[in-house]
Amino acid sequence: MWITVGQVHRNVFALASSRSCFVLGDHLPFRMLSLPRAVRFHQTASHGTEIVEDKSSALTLASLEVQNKVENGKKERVKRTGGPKPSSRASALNVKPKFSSFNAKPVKSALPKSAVVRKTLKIDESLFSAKSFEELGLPPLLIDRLNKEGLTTPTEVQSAAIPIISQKHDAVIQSYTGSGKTLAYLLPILSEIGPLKRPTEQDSTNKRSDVDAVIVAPSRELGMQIVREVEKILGPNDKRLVQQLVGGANRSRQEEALKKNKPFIVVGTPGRISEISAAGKLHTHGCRFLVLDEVDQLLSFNYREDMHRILEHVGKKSGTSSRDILGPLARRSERQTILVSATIPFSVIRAARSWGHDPVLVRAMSVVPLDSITVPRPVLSQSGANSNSPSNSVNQAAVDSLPPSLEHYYCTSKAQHKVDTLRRCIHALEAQTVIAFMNNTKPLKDVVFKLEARGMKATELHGDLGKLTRSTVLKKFKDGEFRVLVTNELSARGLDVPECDLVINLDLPTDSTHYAHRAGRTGRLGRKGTVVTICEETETFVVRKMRKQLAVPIKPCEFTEGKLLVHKEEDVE
Ligand SMILES: Nc1ncnc2c1ncn2[C@@H]1O[C@H](COP(=O)(O)OP(=O)(O)OP(=O)(O)O)[C@@H](O)[C@H]1O
Repeated sequence: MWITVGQVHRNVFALASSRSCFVLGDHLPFRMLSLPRAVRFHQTASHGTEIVEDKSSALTLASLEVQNKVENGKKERVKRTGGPKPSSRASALNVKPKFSSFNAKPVKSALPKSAVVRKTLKIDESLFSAKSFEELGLPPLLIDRLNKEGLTTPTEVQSAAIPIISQKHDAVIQSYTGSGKTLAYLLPILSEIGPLKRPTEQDSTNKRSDVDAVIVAPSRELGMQIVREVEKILGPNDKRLVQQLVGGANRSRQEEALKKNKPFIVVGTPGRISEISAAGKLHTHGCRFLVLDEVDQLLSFNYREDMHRILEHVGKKSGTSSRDILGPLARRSERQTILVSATIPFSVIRAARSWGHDPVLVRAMSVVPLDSITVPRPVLSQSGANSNSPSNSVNQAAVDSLPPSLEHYYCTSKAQHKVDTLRRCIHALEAQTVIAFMNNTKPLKDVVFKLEARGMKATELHGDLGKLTRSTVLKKFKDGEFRVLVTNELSARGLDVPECDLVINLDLPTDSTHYAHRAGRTGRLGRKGTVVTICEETETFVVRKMRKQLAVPIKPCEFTEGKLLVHKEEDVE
């Protein structure tokens, strides 16, 4: 199969608009290394390059994907990465995005036009047509465990990522929310380390004192969710071999568990991992895998110091120091670095290139060497932004993160009536598992109180609650004890509640990236999902702006007499 990847160049990635990312693209401890890189794909892979004129005004990350189309001013979103293949539940749902009445214009780049590189990659067809995990070459013990958990068919992003990671490439994995990115990196890692791995000759001689894999996540909830995913695969007898190192939990107990259980894999938040590592209780120098899940958030300013330590120490071979001429390179070559998010901004591409060897961008149905992507340097004006800078360009990263199976609406309401509107919306849509987002912590309680007063089971979740309370709340919500989870940005990323059928924005998200991550809590793995933004009349222009940036139809609506009434589309500039 030949995949032509056109227009890969300068505007492959519109920078996620968040304050976070470009700050670190060229900072942190990592500088661009000019390494000779021979990019290898499958055994059969090869690629050629030709310079072509840029004739398109809408060059986007989406243009990397063979299936995406931009036609006649309408962006038709086709079914992308998706859940498991035809046999599976996801495709059984037969979700078809309905865009016909929507008048969105194609996403335009704010960047100057220039020549682009057209790359043609020849990729082993089997990469994308795996119908089972066996075909991806996973070891038998691991496949047994997957079967026991009812996991038989890889999602598309898993089919693409597993062989690439198994070939020891550093990788950036980008695919929309709920498409199975966690197993896309866990499975190739568990094929190489731990009790389910492929047997090797060194097995009997290896005395392990360091952990083999470190997985970093920005929130305790996400960290714990990944731990549960690893535990599920390892099975009851071996689940002690994964250790959570999340903040808010008892640190000495975590340190004791490290000593006693000698886990081969740790999952945690940046602060706690670097704290325990600095105390000499976590040995990661011999570590083979470093995963940064929700990497664009982890590279934000907030985590700078902790991430610096983690990136410096994980996989640092003993005997090398940062003063060695090849120090940084030697260290990097010891570990495989895997960066994961639904939203991959320029800064992540820059970072991945500077840390990785042969790094590639893996998306469902496409694998692209990072070397082939030209990323503009961050430009900062006095005001912190420049109209030509990537930070000001349309947020294509957010566009690519939205599952195609979502329906988007907005309705207006006075601030004091929002909770009533929320209730009417839930009834009209007959939603059973609802996540309602607000921007601050304080008003959450009030909303819960009002909902409960009207007989709707609701609970709040935010960072001021203790770790135990947070996990109890989440468990009860997942178990269906509460119909509505009222929460803030804490829950916007990574949280996997497959049953969630409705996401509500009670406050407007700060930008399209935040909209996309919130929205991604529903419509997981090909399921249907609805996103409703409840805003004040004066805020509707913000919704229209996001609609334009995201190129999705966010339709105006109202909820009356227990029904959803969709208004006629107004013209969208
Ligand atoms: N091959 C598979 N077959 C069936 N279910 C799967 C498969 N892979 C993943 N899942 C399930 O799909 C759900 C979504 O997976 P996951 O949380 O990894 O998505 P994600 O892409 O990381 O989402 P986000 O970007 O929101 O973090 C999870 O419940 C997971 O257990």
